[in-house]
Amino acid sequence: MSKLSEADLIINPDGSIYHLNLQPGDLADTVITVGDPDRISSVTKYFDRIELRKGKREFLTQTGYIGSKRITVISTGIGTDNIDIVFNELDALVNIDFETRLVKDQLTSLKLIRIGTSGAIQSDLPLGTILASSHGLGMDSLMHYYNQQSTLEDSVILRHIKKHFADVQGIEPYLTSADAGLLATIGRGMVQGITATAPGFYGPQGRQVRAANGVPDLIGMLNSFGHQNLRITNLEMETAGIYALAKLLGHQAISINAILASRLNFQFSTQPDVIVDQAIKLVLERIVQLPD
Ligand SMILES: O=P(O)(O)O[C@H]1O[C@H](CO)[C@@H](O)[C@H]1O
Ligand SMILES: O=c1cc[nH]c(=O)[nH]1
Repeated sequence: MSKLSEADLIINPDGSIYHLNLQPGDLADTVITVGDPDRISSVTKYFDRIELRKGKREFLTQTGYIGSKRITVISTGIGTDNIDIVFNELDALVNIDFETRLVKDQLTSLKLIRIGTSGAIQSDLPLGTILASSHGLGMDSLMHYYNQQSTLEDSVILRHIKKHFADVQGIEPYLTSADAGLLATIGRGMVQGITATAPGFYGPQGRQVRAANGVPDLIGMLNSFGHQNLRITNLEMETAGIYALAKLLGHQAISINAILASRLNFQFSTQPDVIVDQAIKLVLERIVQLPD
């Protein structure tokens, strides 16, 4: 591949990548992503040592250690448009030589672990459930701008979903599975299901405040899908982009969802911090057990 131009790969004068403001050595191979910048310290308060704090805009980063395990925690902000920025820049930090602007011969595969919040769309998933996304179903358009190569298994599931969504105009979904190794380790014993990633919080998740919904019964359409033992369990705003870009770039990804909303019961948690803290502790316990 030829040298990446200064307009394609933007490196700041201090040698850091454009939005994340990180230099290549700043990143650990295990990266936790959180939507909310304030959630970073909720994770790193469990670290033994923090070696680095950097950031720009909503993209804040801390890298540190639990025992000898080096972990980076980074905030993505909300939405798959931000995931596009974060994941391309994380990949560039490990897989592009910033001096030569060439892709490295030896590629690094990062372990990327989202700890996020989400709303359940199945009645048997109460508030406080910690759910691992077996697949990310993109209701947004991010992956229509990339050449995604789906596995045969994912293509079959997607075909069934598209058939189920046939009556709805304007949604062209994409689907990617979680990294199997991380699903079996970080997601071990957790409720698992297909996570639908919406391009918004209100109308795109079937909420109605004042603006009228254009897709009638979006939740009903999602939660009535079934194929073999698979069902769509929850709604949030990043997982599908994370899974698809991670796979495209050769990284391993898992999304863990703290269920704060029960859409069928019209409930929202009164103690979101407690639920998120449970998810954080569980994920950290399992990260330290992962082989390097
Ligand atoms: O809590 P985070 O990780 O931001 O995740 C969820 O919460 C935000 C919406 O409130 C969206 O980003 C959604 O994906
Ligand atoms: O219902 C919810 C809760 C958290 N985050 C979302 O995107 N949706």
